[in-house]
Amino acid sequence: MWVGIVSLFPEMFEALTRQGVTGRAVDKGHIDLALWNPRDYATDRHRTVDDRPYGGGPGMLMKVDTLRAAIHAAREQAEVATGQRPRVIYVSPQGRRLDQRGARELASGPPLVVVAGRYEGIDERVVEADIDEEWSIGDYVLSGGELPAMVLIDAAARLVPGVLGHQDSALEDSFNDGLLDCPHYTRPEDVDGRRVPDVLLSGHHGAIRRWRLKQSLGRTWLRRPDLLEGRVLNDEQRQLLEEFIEEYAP
Ligand SMILES: CN(C)c1cccc(CNc2ccc(C(N)=O)cn2)c1
Repeated sequence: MWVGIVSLFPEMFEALTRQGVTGRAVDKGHIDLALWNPRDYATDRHRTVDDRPYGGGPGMLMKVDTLRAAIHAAREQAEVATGQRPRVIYVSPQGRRLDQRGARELASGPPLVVVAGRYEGIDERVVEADIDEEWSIGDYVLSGGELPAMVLIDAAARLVPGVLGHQDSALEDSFNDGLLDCPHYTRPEDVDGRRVPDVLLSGHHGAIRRWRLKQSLGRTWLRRPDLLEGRVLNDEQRQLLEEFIEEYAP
């Protein structure tokens, strides 16, 4: 997956390029991350990258010419590197809400250029002329688009084949089949008197699979019933959920 990033704080993205799953994926070439800084396109002595809003009001906007130069450079490189026209994404509170389905769409599509806004955002004409899609990671305002950009890139990158150790873990991830995750346990068997559920020590893989599915269904029913709306459960799932409800609320 090829991702270009337009940001005034490129060093923040070392959290992706030098750490963990995404860091390894970059090293192995499963993901290409390239950074473009609008400040590199400033021609004035002070290397200005912000500008005052027409109509007054608090705060600044990103300066149009330096931002556009960086977006165009990133888009150009995406086409050179992949032969495909990239999807230019702007992360903002006004965007489409990111969820696992959206992450799958981003992971399986064309190369991405992600624009991280600072200040109060960007000129609407840049959105119209250069941005293909606006995305949001949630209904809250952050001091910049870098963290949302990293969230979006991480969510998509881990779905790229080969990025996760055992591919099935991405497929089994909660939200992958639209359910919340089941509880997990590791050594020791006893933590302050709290024990590991016997079924997980039994070695009966069928029983373990059913227990995990039951827990996922039950947790989803308890914590996020909205995720079950409009979802058709198969016979096994319906029976397991009924058992869970019976045990939970007899
Ligand atoms: C209107 N405004 C303040 C603004 C406009 C654009 C970008 C930014 C940068 N901050 C961001 C970005 C995204 C998100 C998100 N929820 O995805 C939260 N904060 C702020």
